[in-house]
Amino acid sequence: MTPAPVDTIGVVGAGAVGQTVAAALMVSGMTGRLLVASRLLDQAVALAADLDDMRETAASPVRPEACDVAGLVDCAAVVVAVRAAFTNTSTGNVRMGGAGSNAPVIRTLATSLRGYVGTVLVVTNPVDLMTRLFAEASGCPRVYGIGSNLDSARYRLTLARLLDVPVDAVHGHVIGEHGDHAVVCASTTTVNGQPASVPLAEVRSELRTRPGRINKGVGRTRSGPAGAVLSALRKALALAEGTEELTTRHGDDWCGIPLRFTAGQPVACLPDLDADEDAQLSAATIKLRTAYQALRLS
Ligand SMILES: NC(=O)c1ccc[n+]([C@@H]2O[C@H](COP(=O)([O-])OP(=O)(O)OC[C@H]3O[C@@H](n4cnc5c(N)ncnc54)[C@H](O)[C@@H]3O)[C@@H](O)[C@H]2O)c1
Repeated sequence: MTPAPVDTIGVVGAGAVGQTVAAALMVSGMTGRLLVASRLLDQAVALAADLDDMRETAASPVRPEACDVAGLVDCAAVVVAVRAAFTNTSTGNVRMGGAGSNAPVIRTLATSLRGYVGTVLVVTNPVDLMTRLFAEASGCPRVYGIGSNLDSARYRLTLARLLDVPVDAVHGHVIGEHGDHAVVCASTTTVNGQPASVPLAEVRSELRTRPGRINKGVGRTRSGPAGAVLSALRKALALAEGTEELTTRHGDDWCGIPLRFTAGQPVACLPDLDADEDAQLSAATIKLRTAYQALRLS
């Protein structure tokens, strides 16, 4: 049997997203070993047992194991998909509703993983804030947030449907906040290599309402985020080259920016923005900076 390209990948959080990421990794052929950790060791043990069943039923070569967070230090990458127990009553800025509850969990995890040199992909919302918090509290050098790449995938799907073209004909990015201040880079979007006429109101409406519809129908968004995690892992672990819109440091701020990965190394490649998009990106970064400063003082 050909060895997997990556020795070990870790997932923290055994909930909807963590389970889906783990199941996708089991069949991806990307890693030889999959470590799972969660709030309680029992949860991680249960998930590892379920994944072990999948190993047998799907003839997967991946070996799942439960561990505590300290056991993740030798992983090539760690996916952080934790969520504190809280009731989100926000109707606008929904993802921001988790900031106060999730921040202490992220701080604790980051402290436990200080000195870790692999790739960390943060999924926990509000992801732009939680990614920055994890990076600054841990000092880890390669911390990225998942969200703008999922928004960009949803944008391409939506535009393809609205313009009645194949999705792979559409190229365009969503950057800024993974949230209400997402910036649709319409001015540089192309269809079949030609500038596209983007019905922005419809696109924005779909990006705003789609996660809520998924949540309402199946409880939690999980498959889309899991796909976005796997796509980012492939680029960050040098298994594929290409661009992912990820939360990263951008000047003095952190927000979703396209990163071009070559041999696992990212280079920011912000598209040209028109005046409106530039103003929207500034508004997004100011919003995130203000919210982050408030979080740090809390
Ligand atoms: N960035 C994105 O694109 C995106 C998409 C979907 C969901 N999310 C976010 O991902 C997070 C996880 O979502 P979910 O639906 O899987 O939540 P969930 O409630 O189903 O699962 C959360 C898991 O985290 C675990 N956990 C809680 N505290 C922990 C701790 N201290 N240490 C380790 N594990 C801990 C829980 O036990 C649970 O297994 C949420 O913040 C959600 O908003 C982000």
